[in-house]
Amino acid sequence: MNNTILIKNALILNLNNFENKKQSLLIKDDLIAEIAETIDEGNVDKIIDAEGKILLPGLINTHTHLSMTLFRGLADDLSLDSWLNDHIWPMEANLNGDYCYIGALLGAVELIKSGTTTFSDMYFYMEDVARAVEDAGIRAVLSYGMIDFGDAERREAEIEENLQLFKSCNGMADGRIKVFFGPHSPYTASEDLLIKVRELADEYNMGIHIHVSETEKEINDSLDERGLRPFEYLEKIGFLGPDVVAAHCVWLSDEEIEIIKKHDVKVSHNPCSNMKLASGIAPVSKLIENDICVSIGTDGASSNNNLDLIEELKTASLLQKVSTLDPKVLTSDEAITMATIKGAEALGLENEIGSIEVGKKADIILIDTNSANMVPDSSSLSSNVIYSANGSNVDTTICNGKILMENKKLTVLDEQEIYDKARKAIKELKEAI
Ligand SMILES: N[C@@H](CCSC[C@H]1O[C@@H](n2cnc3c(=O)[nH]cnc32)[C@H](O)[C@@H]1O)C(=O)O
Ligand SMILES: [Zn+2]
Repeated sequence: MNNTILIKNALILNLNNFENKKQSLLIKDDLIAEIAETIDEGNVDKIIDAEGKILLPGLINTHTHLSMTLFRGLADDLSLDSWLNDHIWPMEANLNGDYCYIGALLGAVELIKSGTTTFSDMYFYMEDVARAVEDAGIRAVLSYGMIDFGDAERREAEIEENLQLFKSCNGMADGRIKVFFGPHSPYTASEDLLIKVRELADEYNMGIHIHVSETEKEINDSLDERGLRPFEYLEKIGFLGPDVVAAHCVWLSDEEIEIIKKHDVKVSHNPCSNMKLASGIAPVSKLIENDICVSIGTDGASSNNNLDLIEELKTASLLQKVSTLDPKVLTSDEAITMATIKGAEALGLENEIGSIEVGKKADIILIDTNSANMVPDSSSLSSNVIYSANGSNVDTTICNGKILMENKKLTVLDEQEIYDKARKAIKELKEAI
C-alpha cells in the first residue's frame, strides 16, 4: 500500500525552472512520483494546498556539529584558537551520549523549522546523533571527528571509533543515514592518520569530511612546520579526491585553487562562522568561476549562532558582493544551488536529493510568501527566498516522503520537551566545569 501526498498550486523553484507557474507534485512513499500542471486528486491519502507557497528541495547543510547547539552563546567574540582551546574543548570533555543526543534533537528541531532536511555532521557520540536523526526523520551524513595530535595509540582508537560508526550506522533509518570519515583537520590529525583515512575511504567507499584552511594562523603554522600550505601538503600525501568535503577553505592561494579543482575536492563555505570568529572571507566567487563545487554550511551553532541556512546563503551572497565590490557575483540563483544540488553533489547524494525531479527522494519544503517580508511577490522566486526570506518563513518540511512540519507545527518532535531537556543539559555541563 503506497502512502501518497499531493501538493497542489505550488510555485516550484527548480534549477532549470525559475518560473512562476503553479504546479502539482505527487509523493509516493519516499519518492517524487509525478510533477504536472494538474494531478488527479482521487485516491491520494493527503492533499496539501500550497497556494502562495514556494516549493523547493529540502536544504542541505554540508558542515555542522549538531550537538553544539548546547553551547550556543557560551563563548562569543573570540578567535577560533581561543574559542576552541579555552572554552569549547574544556566543555566537550564532559559530554556524554545523552547530552549529544539531546543537543542533536535540539539541532534537528531548528533544522526542520528552517527548511533543512539533510546535514553533514562531525562530532562525538555519533551513535547518539544517529539515534536523534532516526527519531527526527531527517537525513544525515555522519562522521566521527578524529584527532590524534600524532599519538599512535590515540590514532588507532579514533579510526576504530569512526569505522565502528560506519558498521553500526551506515544505511540506518531507511537509508537516511550515511557515514563518512571525519579527520578533524590537518593541524589536529597527523600525516599517518590522514594517509590511513585515505586508504580506508577507498576500501570502504566512504567520503571524508575535514576542516581545511580556516584561519591565517593555520596557514602560517603549516608553512612553519612543513614549508607547505595546507592543500599543498594534503595533495603531496595523496589525501585529496572527489570524495573529500573541505569545510571553510578561507585562506587559499591561486595554486591551491588549482589543486582543489584538479582533485575535484568539494568545498563547504561557512560565512557566518568565518565572520564571527574573524577567520576571513573565502574566495567563493573565484571558486565558482573555476567550476569548483561550493556548497554551504553553518558550522556548529556555537560559532554562528544559529542553523538557518537561508540566512547563511544571504550572508554568503552579500559577503562576496562586498568583498569583490561587484554586485553581480553570487546571485540568488547561484545561492540556491549551493544549498541544493551542490550540497547533494558534495555528499555524493546527487542521484537521490538536491532537486525537484521525478524519481528523487521526496525531500521538499514550502515557503509561505504571504508574510510581511515577502510581499509583494518578487519577479524571481530565488530572489524572494534568498534576499527577503529567512528560515522562519518555512511553512512545511517533508523528508523521505514524511511530513515533519506542516503549517509551522512540528509533527514528529515535541519541541517544548526538547528545549527543557537542552536547558537542563547545559546547566549540568556548566556545573561540571
Ligand atoms: N575525537 C575528537 C572530537 C572532534 S569532534 C569535532 C571538533 O570540531 C570542533 N569545531 C567546531 N567548530 C570548529 C571550527 O570551526 N574549526 C575547528 N574545529 C571546530 C568541535 O568543537 C569538536 O571539538 C576529540 O577527541 O576531541
Ligand atoms: Zn566546524
